[in-house]
Amino acid sequence: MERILAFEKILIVGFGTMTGAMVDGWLAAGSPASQFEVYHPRKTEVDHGLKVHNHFPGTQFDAILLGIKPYIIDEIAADLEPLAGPRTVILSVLAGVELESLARRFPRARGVVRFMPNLASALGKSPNALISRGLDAEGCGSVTALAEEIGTAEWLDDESQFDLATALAGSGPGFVYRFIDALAAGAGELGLPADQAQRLAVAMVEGAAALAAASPHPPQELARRVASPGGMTQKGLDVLDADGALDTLVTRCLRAARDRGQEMAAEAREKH
Ligand SMILES: NC(=O)C1=CN([C@@H]2O[C@H](COP(=O)(O)OP(=O)(O)OC[C@H]3O[C@@H](n4cnc5c(N)ncnc54)[C@H](O)[C@@H]3O)[C@@H](O)[C@H]2O)C=CC1
Ligand SMILES: O=C(O)[C@@H]1CCC=N1
Repeated sequence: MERILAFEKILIVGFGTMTGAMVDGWLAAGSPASQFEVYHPRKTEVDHGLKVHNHFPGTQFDAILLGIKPYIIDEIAADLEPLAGPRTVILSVLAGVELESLARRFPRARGVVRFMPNLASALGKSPNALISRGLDAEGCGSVTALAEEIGTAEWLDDESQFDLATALAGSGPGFVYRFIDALAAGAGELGLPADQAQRLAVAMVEGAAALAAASPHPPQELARRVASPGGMTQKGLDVLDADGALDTLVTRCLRAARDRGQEMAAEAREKH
């Protein structure tokens, strides 16, 4: 059966680490490479042999996916605007660039969407935070379908929560990788060979996350099941829990990331 595409033609402006992972995921889910074209002022070739434009093309696209660094949005916005007419949805993965900032730069677009994925898009396992302005129900349905091809779609009700959702789900892999590193480094320091400690730590987190995702029990209950009374795990948990050490640290980490998003939002607001 022919595959129905959520958006038939998507122009990617800023084809880098993040949007590259999204395209890996979409292609793995069965989207044709011809669905995606890339604008870059200098590059002539990109991964998967996607068509590259060195100038903004004259044709209209169903969606434009913005994947540049947030601080260069105004290097491209004015020249890109003529492509963002009433049939084109703006999808932005830019951290800390609000709907208002997008709508002001692309006022004629069919709608603007903040689409916050993470690098697990490549494996179809990205939790995607979404929020839109001005987009009709059919358009929102298409965005949901696009998100679900690379993971899950989580529409937020209130944009004031978006930076926090970004800290949790977009930045989150970075925090988890630090935790894996800390586990491996700690085990290395206590006596395991470094490479073996890293292999064990990565495989353990992969299995533990898969189990948490598949289990009907919440993580707290799963932790309880691992910790035999009077056993080893409880001794370790006692260290993490003493004075709320882990909770305090993680809340501070999320707050710092969220607050940076708010600063970036103010920068994008002021520029335009
Ligand atoms: N890396 C991540 O895990 C995540 C990143 N994001 C967002 O993704 C965006 C991009 O981040 P990364 O992919 O990490 O950065 P990146 O540096 O890998 O990608 C940016 C791309 O933009 C291209 N570029 C630069 N100037 C350009 C121009 N004038 N026109 C077209 N393309 C241009 C660069 O060649 C590069 O390939 C950021 O806005 C970030 O907030 C969002 C969620 C997660
Ligand atoms: O670090 C950043 O600003 C982006 C947002 C989420 C992941 N990377």
